[in-house]
Amino acid sequence: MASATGLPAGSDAIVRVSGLTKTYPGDRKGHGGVLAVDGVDLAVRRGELVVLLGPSGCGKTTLLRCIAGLEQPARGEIRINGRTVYSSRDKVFVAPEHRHIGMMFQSYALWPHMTVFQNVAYPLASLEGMGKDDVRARVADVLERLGVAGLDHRYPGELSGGQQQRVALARALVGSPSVMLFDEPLSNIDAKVRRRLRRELRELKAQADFSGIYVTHDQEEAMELADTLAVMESGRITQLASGREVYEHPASLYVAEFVGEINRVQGRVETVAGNGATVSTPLGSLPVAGVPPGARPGDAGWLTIRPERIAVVPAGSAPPAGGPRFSGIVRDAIYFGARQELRFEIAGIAMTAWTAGRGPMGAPVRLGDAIDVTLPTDGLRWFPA
Ligand SMILES: Nc1ncnc2c1ncn2[C@@H]1O[C@H](COP(=O)(O)OP(=O)(O)OP(=O)(O)O)[C@@H](O)[C@H]1O
Repeated sequence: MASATGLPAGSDAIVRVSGLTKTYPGDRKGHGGVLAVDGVDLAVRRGELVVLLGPSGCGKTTLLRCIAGLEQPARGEIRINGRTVYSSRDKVFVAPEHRHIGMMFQSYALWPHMTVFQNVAYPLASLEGMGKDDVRARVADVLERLGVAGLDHRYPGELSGGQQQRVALARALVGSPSVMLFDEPLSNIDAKVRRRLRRELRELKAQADFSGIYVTHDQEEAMELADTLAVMESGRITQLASGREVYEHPASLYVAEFVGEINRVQGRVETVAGNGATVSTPLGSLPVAGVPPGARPGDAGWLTIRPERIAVVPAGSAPPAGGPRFSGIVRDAIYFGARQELRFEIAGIAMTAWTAGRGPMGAPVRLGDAIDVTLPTDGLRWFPA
């Protein structure tokens, strides 16, 4: 939740951010100032990649730039590898080049007038006591690891988009930084290359064992790379947990809607027992497996279910048990190969289900087909409005 770093104080964190706040000034009259990061606490363990995920404008880049030392926060503290690099209380601000971090930012493109070798060797210039042969060996090693060996003498303009990204990653990794910071590093390349680079990055992380923070608004990318997901909303971290936990137990309606897709129906809590409840909805009174702590009878909110949790069979077949059943009508069916998206109505309410491309609904579905729908109780959640 908002104030939890996920780690007890004093435990082994390579990055620890406490109470970090960053505001951007407004116009000359002081109007329109923006609270971009709002009292964030975050800890990154050694070997952990934390992915900051959230919609445009929620403060991901600003938080990352504060950790990098590219922005001056208003308040709080940042420690990297046990050293305080920013503290508002103690008036500490360590310059970016002395934070021992590797950065791969969209805005930090390769220098076009330098060769691949010169670009990648550049961060080593600030490391003391490195001879020319050492530099050459380090650069060759990292280029080899990233599959771009042999391109040393080319200029960035002579590389493909994917090769440029690999070289940028090589430049970020060459100094063996204790922490890597990534800001949407793969967003400018085509989807296929992006998927490949993502997989490579995951493998590289396992080998090189770096720790870091990765900013994206791409959910799939977040799920693939994150050891821990930090979902951001309006300058705050609203949930910090594994991708599975965030998907299966979202902390709020905002998180449920942002990570994955949901169907939602308005509903008012009738009774609460433990984590479960009954909720009155236009579909009738439904049993629900998950309600947030503190929910009370009479509370208004939303009943939600993920599309893949809805069980759909042709009308007249035996519908699966496990929850209330409804008769529905297919309004659209889109075949994606591995899965099929069915848009249907039950009791006049539009919903979407994902069924396997093959299976009970694998045969071609026609608009207007009658279906039987089960909403499994353990897939139903209620969130306050
Ligand atoms: N230099 C700036 N001056 C004023 N406001 C800024 C500046 N940079 C960012 N902001 C504002 O701060 C808020 C957070 O912006 P930030 O770029 O951190 O969001 P983000 O989550 O990274 O978004 P995106 O995914 O679009 O990059 C936004 O409201 C943005 O308009």
